[in-house]
Amino acid sequence: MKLKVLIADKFPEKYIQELKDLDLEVIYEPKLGENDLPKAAEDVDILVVRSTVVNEETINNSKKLNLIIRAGSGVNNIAISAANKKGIYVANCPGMNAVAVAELTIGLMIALDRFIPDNVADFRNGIWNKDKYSKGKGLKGKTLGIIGVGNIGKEVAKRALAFEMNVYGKDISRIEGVQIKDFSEMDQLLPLCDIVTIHLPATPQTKGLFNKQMFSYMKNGAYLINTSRHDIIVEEDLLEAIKEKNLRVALDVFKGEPEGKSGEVKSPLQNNPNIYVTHHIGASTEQAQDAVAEETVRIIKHYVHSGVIDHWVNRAKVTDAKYQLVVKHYDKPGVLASVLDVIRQGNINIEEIENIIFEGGIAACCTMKLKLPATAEMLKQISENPNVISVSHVEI
Ligand SMILES: NC(=O)C1=CN([C@@H]2O[C@H](COP(=O)(O)OP(=O)(O)OC[C@H]3O[C@@H](n4cnc5c(N)ncnc54)[C@H](O)[C@@H]3O)[C@@H](O)[C@H]2O)C=CC1
Ligand SMILES: O=C(O)C(=O)COP(=O)(O)O
Repeated sequence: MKLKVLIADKFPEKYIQELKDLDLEVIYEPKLGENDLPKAAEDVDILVVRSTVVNEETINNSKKLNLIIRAGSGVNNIAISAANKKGIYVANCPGMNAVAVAELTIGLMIALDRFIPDNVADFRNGIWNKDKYSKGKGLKGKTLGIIGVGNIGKEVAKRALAFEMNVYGKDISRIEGVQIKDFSEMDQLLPLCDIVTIHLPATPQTKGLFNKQMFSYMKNGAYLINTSRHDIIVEEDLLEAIKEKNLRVALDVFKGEPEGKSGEVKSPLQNNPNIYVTHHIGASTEQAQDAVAEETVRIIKHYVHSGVIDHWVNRAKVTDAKYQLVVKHYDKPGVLASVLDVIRQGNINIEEIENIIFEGGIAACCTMKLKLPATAEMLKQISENPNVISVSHVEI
């Protein structure tokens, strides 16, 4: 039976055809929303989404779902904890839309500095106002703080350096691959910045990070750009900070973003002249959508042909494994079963296991990560198997 793939978001035609060519049953329903998915994904094997929400009900209701691919970067629209409980893989396409978001970020930076959207709006309303709009500060030599220097943050850094800006960054990991000054504390970094741009994932640690306190560190009149996720900013505190500090703000994401691709929108940010909002278009260039789709097809192809999940995001980062047992053995039926039987008798849980065959198919190596140590007696029993070549056991 063919594997069934549901694509529940906009996806370029060319790549849908590539999936069909893989002999998969492909259902393309780009208009499905969060509430349609529990039914629509009930008997699919692979679900592909962009920002469409895959909630707990969709996951719990699914009968065969094995892989969810976020055709994009942020996976916060997927109920990962529910997927973990059912052993459903979640993967994304890291870096594939980074340039597009970086380009929008630079665009927003210039838009803020030169009041481009207001220029256009006035012109459309028959108003000429060269005087009012001739107050750009210029970007050269200004200090930019990049919060979250991952795939997107790095692309922003490269472009800002080409603009001859001072570029500083803040990340939980060491910043590598771009030559920018790495700050560990926000209260040290934010007061220096003329412009702050946020490129963090939405996680419990980043939720509400930009609150009253963070805004208190920012310079009067600074620009703030957020193209990541709305939850990182406390919008009420932002509105206050705009009043108090005359911050100017550009957002590609905001609270209450409509689920559909078109329709009405209502937000308290709407009538604030210091705020520009774009329509969550960071990833929506032709180039980025093609790159993301190509990567999605590649992930599916690799999974179908080898069972390997690339960019698997819900693999346990740490397990309870404390010991490693490596058994080299002749690759014959029953050898591994006998080794596993010894471990079972010792009531030890194997957290991870991998068996790799040497060229020629005569010998193999099985690496097991164990929760508890194997006893000397167990190791002796395993070694005594004539088909076992060697045994090593270490604490990890
Ligand atoms: N507006 C749009 O259309 C798009 C928005 N995004 C958003 O941008 C976010 C970032 O995207 P990428 O750069 O592709 O992700 P990434 O995973 O490459 O980079 C995120 C960086 O944030 C850092 N980070 C995570 N938690 C942190 C914390 N608590 N404090 C400091 N640093 C932390 C990570 O170490 C990493 O370097 C995505 O998670 C997504 O929410 C992504 C693509 C398109
Ligand atoms: O990749 C991401 O994280 C994005 O936010 C892009 O969203 P989209 O695929 O355009 O709905």
